[in-house]
Amino acid sequence: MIPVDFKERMKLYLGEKEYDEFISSFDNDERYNSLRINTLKCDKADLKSKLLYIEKEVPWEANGYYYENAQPGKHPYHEAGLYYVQEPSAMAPVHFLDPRPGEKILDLCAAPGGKTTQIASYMDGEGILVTNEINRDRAKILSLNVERLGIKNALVLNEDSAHLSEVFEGYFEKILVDAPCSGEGMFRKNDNAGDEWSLDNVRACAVRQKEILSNAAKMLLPGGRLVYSTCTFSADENEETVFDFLFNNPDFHTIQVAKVGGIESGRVEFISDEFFDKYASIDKERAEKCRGEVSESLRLWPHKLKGEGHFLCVFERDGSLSREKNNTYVPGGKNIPAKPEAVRIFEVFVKETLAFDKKSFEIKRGRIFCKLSGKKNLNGLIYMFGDQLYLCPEDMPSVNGLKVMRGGLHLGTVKKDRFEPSHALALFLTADDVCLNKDYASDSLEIKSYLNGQTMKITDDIPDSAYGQVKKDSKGWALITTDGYSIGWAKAAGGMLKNHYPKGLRINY
Ligand SMILES: C[S@@+](CC[C@H](N)C(=O)[O-])C[C@H]1O[C@@H](n2cnc3c(N)ncnc32)[C@H](O)[C@@H]1O
Repeated sequence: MIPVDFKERMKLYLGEKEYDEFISSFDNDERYNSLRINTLKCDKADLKSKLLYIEKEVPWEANGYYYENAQPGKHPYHEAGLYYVQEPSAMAPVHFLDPRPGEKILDLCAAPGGKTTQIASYMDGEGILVTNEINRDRAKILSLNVERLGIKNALVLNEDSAHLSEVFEGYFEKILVDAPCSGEGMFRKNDNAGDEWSLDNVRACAVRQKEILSNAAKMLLPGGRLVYSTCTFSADENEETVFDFLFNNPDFHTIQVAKVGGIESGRVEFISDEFFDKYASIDKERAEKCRGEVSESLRLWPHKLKGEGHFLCVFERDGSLSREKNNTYVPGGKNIPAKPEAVRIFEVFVKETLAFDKKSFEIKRGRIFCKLSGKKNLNGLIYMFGDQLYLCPEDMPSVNGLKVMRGGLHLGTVKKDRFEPSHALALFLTADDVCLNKDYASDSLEIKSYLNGQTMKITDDIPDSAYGQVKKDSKGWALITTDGYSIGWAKAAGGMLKNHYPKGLRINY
């Protein structure tokens, strides 16, 4: 049910004519499904040729595609992390954040991880992505999505923004605040989304958004970019929040960006007189200036483009980015390398299991330099958390004192004198990066059995492919792939593949 108060407010905002267009978009049956191809795990053209159901590109996301009559979430490619099913307008904020390899980026309100995984694909494994979620259960989902999509350079945290702003003051070049909001943009997609809506909640969200934004501002470097977004329509949480932020942070300004695919300007006229007068009574000139800048914010309307609706604003902090300073400063210090015994056990695993450039390989004082035979590398610092080994960029902030869900690429577990690789490592690697590999076609019964946790027999009648290398007498860790894309581990011995697909992820097809 769409709340009556919501409808009345929207009529006041939009006027009769546009309101009719807006509200009719709630009645029509057209719902927009889209997915985003994960370029960390596959070649876009190659995967596109296999996803016969995908249609037009999402105008503001080069890797986003609309689809109909398909259930991509229920296909082995989903478990292999080849794409993320994401609502089309939700892909817009990252387009305007413009993430690049090598940057230090914060995604402050990140679960379940649509935008984090989008940012990561543009960073291409280079730089540091701190991704945070305040709610622990949701942070776990975020962490699983980071794992599924084969991301190696993310520090996944479960913190509140106030604590983060103390630790990471002036550290990031880019920050995304995809704020918790009243979710009016979900009303079309989900019939029950309106049940918890109230005007009081809209106002409470606006208060929380201002607090989160103010904490985010402290963490941005001068010259850095901050994108604020919501999936709601109320001006309280959008234009007025942007206005308040500009008024209270005079060292920030909005920037003009190209409006693609039917994206429109924010609606300055939605700012109520009562709201404006409160600020004008403090400083009229500044209030006028802020109101002018709000027009640079952006709206995605469900009656104007193919998406459920979003709001966003791109801010910059005055000044210019000083990369040198940023490169040397590591909040909380650096992580401590793992003990030599643990590193040695991992080294044995690498040499037995992975395919890499032996000439340039080096592992010394907890640092590894390992150019894999595919396009990726395992370069960085190896550190230990309990009995778990992780690989992180050399300058990833220390995990000490933070509630960490995942600190870089989880390599696996050190068990006495042997190493057990993690699921995250399997999803990061490609078939080219390992000595032993078994491929199952994505439409085969075998891949279903594997994802269901069953032990696999190595027989000649298992459909083989160019990637299949496991033989009856093979021994050791084998990367399981589906149509050539990594999906998990198995251990070969005695003509069998012992299943190491994680118990919690197993699927009963
Ligand atoms: C709109 S959702 C984020 C969606 C996510 N960016 C994505 O693309 O998948 C907002 C998230 O902010 C979280 N949140 C709520 N209060 C927060 C706070 N004070 N600090 C950080 N995150 C918060 C919510 O739990 C929720 O998961």
